[in-house]
Amino acid sequence: MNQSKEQRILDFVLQNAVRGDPCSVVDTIDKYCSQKEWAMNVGNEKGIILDKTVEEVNPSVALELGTYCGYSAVRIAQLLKPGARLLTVEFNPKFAAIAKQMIEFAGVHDKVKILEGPSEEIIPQLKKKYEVDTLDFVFLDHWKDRYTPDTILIQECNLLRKGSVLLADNVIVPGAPEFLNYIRNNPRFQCTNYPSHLEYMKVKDAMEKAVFLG
Ligand SMILES: Nc1ncc2ncn(CCCCCNC(=O)c3cc(-c4ccc(F)cc4)cc(O)c3O)c2n1
Ligand SMILES: [Mg+2]
Repeated sequence: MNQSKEQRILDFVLQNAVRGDPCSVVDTIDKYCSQKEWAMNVGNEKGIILDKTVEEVNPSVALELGTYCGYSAVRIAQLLKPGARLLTVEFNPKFAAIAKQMIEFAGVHDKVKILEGPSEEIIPQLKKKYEVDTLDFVFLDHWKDRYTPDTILIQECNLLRKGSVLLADNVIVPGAPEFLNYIRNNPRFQCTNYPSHLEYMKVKDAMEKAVFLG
């Protein structure tokens, strides 16, 4: 049966990256997706913005919505301090299986837990089932029309604390106009826009950071 693009990306990593070296996994995915097949990883330009935000926050508990092949999960996990953890949500079982292998190959599996299912189901389970008190960092990279309802749901589930940081990918392309409107007009968030480019393309994109003020 013919392979999926995501399986081809994983195979390229397994054959060309260094096992246990997260940087080599990230660089190898970027090499494949810039030279052979475009894929919706956050990429290196926006990835640097992600890295800087994670380093600034230095989260003990981080949540990612939209795992895909695990590219940003590997980027985030390699920056986490000992004992810190990343929970990453993916509802497509095929993508979750690819990401699991990608994360294990990179050697960051002891810091990452993949939660399979839709964000709207998983978020309300975080406190009781996944023993989360509050989230220090949230990376939104899933359905763009879920950014707003899930940000509201995260607040309703009392998962944010003063200083929690949300970082949203793709606020220009594909775009999340409703989210930008919601978050920038919400007095409980302090927002910053980071202009960048769509992964592996010259197209303009941006990330939006929102700090919860409590
Ligand atoms: N509710 C829920 N819960 C959990 C979930 N897990 C996965 N999903 C579904 C997420 C489906 C993928 C989301 N990501 C994107 O759509 C995306 C697209 C582009 C892009 C595409 C074509 C272009 F021409 C230009 C840009 C670029 C990006 O960087 C993107 O991140 C979930 N949903
Ligand atoms: Mg994205």
